Amino acid sequence: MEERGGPARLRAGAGHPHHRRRHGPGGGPPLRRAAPRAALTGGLVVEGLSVSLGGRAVLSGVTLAVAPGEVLAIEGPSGAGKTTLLRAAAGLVPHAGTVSAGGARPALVFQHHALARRLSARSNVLVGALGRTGFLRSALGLWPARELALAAECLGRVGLAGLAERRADTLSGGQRQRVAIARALMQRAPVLLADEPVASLDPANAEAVLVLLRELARGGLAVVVSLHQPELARRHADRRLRLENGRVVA
Ligand SMILES: Nc1ncnc2c1ncn2[C@@H]1O[C@H](COP(=O)(O)OP(=O)(O)OP(=O)(O)O)[C@@H](O)[C@H]1O
Repeated sequence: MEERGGPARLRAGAGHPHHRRRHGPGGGPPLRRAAPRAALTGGLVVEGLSVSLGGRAVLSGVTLAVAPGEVLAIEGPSGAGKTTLLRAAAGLVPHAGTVSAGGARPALVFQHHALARRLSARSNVLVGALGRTGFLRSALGLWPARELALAAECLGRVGLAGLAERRADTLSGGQRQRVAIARALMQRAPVLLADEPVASLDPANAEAVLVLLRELARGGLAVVVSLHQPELARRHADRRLRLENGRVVA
């Protein structure tokens, strides 16, 4: 089951097996035109993604494509598989099926932002560069100047340029979520996945974070965001996809 999926495939940045496959979303039109476009310019193509956890099928044959510049909302009831879909697409969960993001690993913003509480906003953002700099250099604080500059730029893009030195545990919920988004941007991935990024925010902050995600998409990222609130999805997403029991139903 795992020969076409899983973290190893993504890490290796192997070719794009979806080129070999012919069916489109929901068995619809072929993906042959959409897939190479996404692969070349940084969009996301997921085909036939299936995940089993604890011996149970949690995702079954999920297929979707998101172009650069676009926001796709994933909706569905609790337990539908939204988190699992995003984690699998980010290469964090073993899966069958294919995930292509132009040879890169999509960046994931976790539901509860998963920041290091005692570290500054900037240090948290720099964690996004770990894949490039290695753990030892980062543990010693030996960040290359270009990474420090990029961290400042990412904090600026999420509107937190003035809070770089603030410890994460002194930031508001909305500010923490922005730091988490900046950390994802730091990965320089062409695809941004956000798992319920507004679940713990008040309406005004939720609105602001979704506006930010849309702006980032308009800047060239392909964005996938899972949302519980259909009305937020209607207003902030270009397209919506509904999951139920691990399957795409609409
Ligand atoms: N490690 C695990 N082992 C077994 N089952 C799991 C595991 N993680 C998740 N599941 C199950 O997989 C299903 C999908 O979970 P997932 O968290 O992806 O749903 P979700 O749509 O994100 O839900 P929510 O909206 O409540 O966050 C659920 O039935 C859940 O119980």
